[in-house]
Amino acid sequence: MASMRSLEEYDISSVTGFLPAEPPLRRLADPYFTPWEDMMDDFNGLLLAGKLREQIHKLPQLNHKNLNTIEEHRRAFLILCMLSHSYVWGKHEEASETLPANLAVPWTAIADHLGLCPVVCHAAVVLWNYRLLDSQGPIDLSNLTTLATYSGSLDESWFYLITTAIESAGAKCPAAILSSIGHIQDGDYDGLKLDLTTVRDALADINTVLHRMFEKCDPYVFYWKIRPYLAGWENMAEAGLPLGLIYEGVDSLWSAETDEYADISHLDEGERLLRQYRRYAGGSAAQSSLIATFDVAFGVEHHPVGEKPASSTSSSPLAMKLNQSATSPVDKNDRYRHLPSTRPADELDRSGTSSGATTPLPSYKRTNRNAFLRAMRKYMPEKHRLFLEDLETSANIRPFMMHLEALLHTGEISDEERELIGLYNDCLHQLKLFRDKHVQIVSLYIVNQARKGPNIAHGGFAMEKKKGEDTTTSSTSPATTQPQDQDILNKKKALHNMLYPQTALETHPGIREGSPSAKVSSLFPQLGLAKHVDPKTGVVRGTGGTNVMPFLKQSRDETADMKISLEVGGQQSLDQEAVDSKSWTDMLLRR
Ligand code: HEM
Repeated sequence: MASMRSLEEYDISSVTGFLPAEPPLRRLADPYFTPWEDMMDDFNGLLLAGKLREQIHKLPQLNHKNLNTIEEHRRAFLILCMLSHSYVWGKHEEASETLPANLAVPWTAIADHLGLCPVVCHAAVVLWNYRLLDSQGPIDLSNLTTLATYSGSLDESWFYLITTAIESAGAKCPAAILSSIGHIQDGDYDGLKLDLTTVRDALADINTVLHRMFEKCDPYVFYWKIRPYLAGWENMAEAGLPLGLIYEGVDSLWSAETDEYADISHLDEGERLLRQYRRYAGGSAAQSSLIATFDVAFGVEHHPVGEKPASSTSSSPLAMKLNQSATSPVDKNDRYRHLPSTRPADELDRSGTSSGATTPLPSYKRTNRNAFLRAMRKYMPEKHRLFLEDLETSANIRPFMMHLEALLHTGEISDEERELIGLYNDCLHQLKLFRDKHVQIVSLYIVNQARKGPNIAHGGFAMEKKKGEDTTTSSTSPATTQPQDQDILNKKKALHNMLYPQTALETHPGIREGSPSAKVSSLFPQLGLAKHVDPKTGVVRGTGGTNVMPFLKQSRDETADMKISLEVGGQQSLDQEAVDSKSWTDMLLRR
């Protein structure tokens, strides 16, 4: 069994967990970075006044090499997440398909340094975006405020701070989990009981914090005013980013195979343009290393959506076999089942018409077969990702519990061992309660809001501005609608799409006339950009979010399924393999 390194080596604190040991920097002190900090001082105002893009064009291209410490890199990353996403999505402006070099170049370099992707992520807005009102006080909701928000609203601050407080409530868990690995190896049941109790109680605290989301984060404000800025540029055709975002000035000819940058002199203009596009998912707490740590530690297995283990109620995972026949056809717009390549140019590589890189997915050793959850690890800081990978190899809680389960069935289990199974089940139960509440939150904050639609009346001024304008080259409309109704419908849709491009109700290929993607589309028809998109699937993809529920419910059920029944005979037939295995290390090796 591989051994884990110390928590410090994974950039995890035994006191603050995945949160930094000291609160994040409030400003970059070096005057060289004054242009960025000055812009942050006026950030919400500039966005509101419609002047942010204009001011960003005037920014000098700062050299990331002038950043020294990790804290400075994190602050700079947060600043560039704020500026870049606001630049791309604007405030009641058409989305920009291009990120200028003065943001794209330093952002990409700093992301590389932190082992992240240049896109907003949980680490930026939750782990590195808080301040303590009383510097000597606790990291909890009574003492927290944010450093930056897109909307300037208290609702957005609360949304981030709930998640920061959750990270804080779970701060002791990484240490307790590492300690439990040692206690299992040493056969120290008292130590193990303490560790599991710490984790169970922390999970209960996490759930208490999660319940408070409703207090100060309004679902309407969240869905229509906050979430749009957290959107990335993957599956965003409807928002006008069919190929993703152009990172100007960033050489994207890196090859995963050779780990080198290729010579681009032989490429024509179109291919060079295509190579600058990148697609990244947006910010999501699915990128929380803390929640992923619980899954890995307790051996919760996540499967592709719709693919259920043969016996989903069995407490014996050894009995679980994948039921491939349960899989329905993959909807190409469903982010939970279909992940597009990060670099659209890779799609040409696969079709054999071009040479170059393919986008590597991090490799995972054991539990996580769900592509979306795996992909989320690309958006975690590198050292936290490494922690999860090492834990996947070292975690022995689940195999040990399966060993106890085998003893239970042969009648050789002690009371103390029963108690350990009970504590393990309690931890899983709390994690399942977390996912129960989370499903409710998503239903209220996303699914309901998407169904109801925006309160367009408040956007009336924008209707004036865009009257008669068609912002796209094509659109789909139900054939049965009368011409005058269709006109009203089209106006409402155009307005909606313009105000909230990331939540566009209308499905279309998103290629604007004269845009870079129009050029690429004509040069590379094999990319299939101009194809008609099924309106039914378009509405519910990504940000629209009805397809999110099966994914989240499955994730919750997969958590509950891991509980071990203490009732002998009260479960489905135990896998013979489990009974035969008296040694839990055997189970660990064969897991
Ligand atoms: C208003 C509050 C929230 C909303 C609307 C929300 C929404 C979502 C959505 C839509 C997903 C699916 C993945 C995606 O599309 O990004 C997701 C996944 C996830 N969210 Fe949240 N979320 C909220 C709060 C939180 C909080 C506070 C946490 C705590 C860390 C959290 C943890 C997770 C995790 C771990 C996943 C991955 C799925 C799983 O492990 O079961 N979410 N969330």
